[in-house]
Amino acid sequence: MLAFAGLLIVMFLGEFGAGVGQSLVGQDIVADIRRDLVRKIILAPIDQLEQTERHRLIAALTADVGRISGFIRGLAYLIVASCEAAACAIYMAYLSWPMFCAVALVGVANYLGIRAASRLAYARYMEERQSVDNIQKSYQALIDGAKELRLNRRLRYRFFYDQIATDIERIRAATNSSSVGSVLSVALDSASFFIMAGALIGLSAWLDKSELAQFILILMYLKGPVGQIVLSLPTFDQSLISFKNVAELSQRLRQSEEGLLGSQSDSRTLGAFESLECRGLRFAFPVKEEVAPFVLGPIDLRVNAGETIFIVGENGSGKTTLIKVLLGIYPSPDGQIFLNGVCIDDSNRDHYRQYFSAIFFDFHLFARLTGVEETDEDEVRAHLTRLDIAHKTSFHDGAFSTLDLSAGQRKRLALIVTYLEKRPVVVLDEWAAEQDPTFRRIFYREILPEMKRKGKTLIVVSHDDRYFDAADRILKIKDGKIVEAAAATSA
Ligand SMILES: Nc1ncnc2c1ncn2[C@@H]1O[C@H](COP(=O)(O)OP(=O)(O)OP(=O)(O)O)[C@@H](O)[C@H]1O
Repeated sequence: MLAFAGLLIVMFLGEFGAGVGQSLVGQDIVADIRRDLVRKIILAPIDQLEQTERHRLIAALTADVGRISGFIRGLAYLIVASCEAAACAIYMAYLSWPMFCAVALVGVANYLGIRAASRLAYARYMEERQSVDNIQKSYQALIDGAKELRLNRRLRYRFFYDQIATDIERIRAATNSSSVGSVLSVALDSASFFIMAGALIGLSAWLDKSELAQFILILMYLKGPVGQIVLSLPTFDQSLISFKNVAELSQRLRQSEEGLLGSQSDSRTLGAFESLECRGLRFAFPVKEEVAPFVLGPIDLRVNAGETIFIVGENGSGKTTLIKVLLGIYPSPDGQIFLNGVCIDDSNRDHYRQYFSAIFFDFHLFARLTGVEETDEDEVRAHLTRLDIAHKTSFHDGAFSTLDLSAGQRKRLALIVTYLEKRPVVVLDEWAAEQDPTFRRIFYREILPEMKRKGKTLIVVSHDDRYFDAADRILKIKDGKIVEAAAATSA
């Protein structure tokens, strides 16, 4: 009785310990996978990130990590079940070698049947996973395109019935057919136990009755752990696909810029900004579907501290690409960039970036000003008033009260962020495009000159030809090359 009670306690504690342990270790592993993937995305070169479809990244971060987490949650029980099954097998072999051989024969046949059924299911899991990528893309369109869908009846109808409903149907069909494979495995497994028990009972005339009774008892006990192993096969296969997917994505984003998460200091280690120069700068987008890629450059350019430079040119001429290359966002262009005469390479590129504040055309506004070292709330309020948005949003505890503003007002908020970043070079990509005529005039006639007076170097992408005289120099871009560099008065 004492031994039984002792074993009971060991069993209880063992199971409890395994559960708690697997939860702690498992969640550590999942957190590591999440952190690693996010880290890779932060460190990945922007051009590579732009080539990786957004919906694939989101699906990996959500669906794949979720599946891996589900598998890890069941891993301890799977290991316990495997140990139980192995122990039972050893005990059966010890009890009766001939009976063990008979059971093992059926077990091997059962295993081969289950393997074949799992293989069937595996192909369907792959299809299902691909459909998850597709539906993620449709979900994005569903949310981002809500206005267009409301407006256009045909678009709405087709989007729902032809696109989203098709994606949903694909997932349903793939899941259904994969579950046929896993249900077949479970059924084969159950049947095999009864075949084993039946075969042993059939042979009972030649077997020792007490050994046979014990054997069948163990066999019935074994059904539990083996059933658990078979039931976890689909989760195992699905998480294997997810693991491969995450690994493939990690491989794609492998050329990471190491050291980007090493420090939060934005101190400018190359001295006070004096000049920026590029020689023979050239950047080409990767070839896609046999369409010739856009090539920027070669660009030779010098920007001196305190200058206001306008970059102008037709749509698609390469203005945004030029500023992304100049700012070191596309990290490995051909040619050279110098800041204060120091050549920029992999070792100092992130120090170099700390000289710039930029508002891109497709900028993202973070609600909290965590990118700014110190914020003076009074200063922010003064800027809000100056840019005529103090009645729309306020600033408390390092965050704006709301970002639900018009496009032009959001750009004014982004401008405030660049004021607060206090960096020497400010780059504005079509900032005034959403501003009303009054504010556009204020921007070119008051804000830019004010920034210049404060010593900022300004690089401004603009289509507003009536204000080109606000620049010291105008660079005209055509087909990725500077075709004209004129003083503003002659533009
Ligand atoms: N991520 C990308 N991958 C491949 N090609 C790209 C990518 N981004 C831009 N391009 C191509 O580069 C060219 C220049 O684009 P860019 O955005 O620099 O033009 P732009 O002069 O800023 O145009 P706009 O005035 O319309 O803003 C375009 O022809 C575009 O097709």
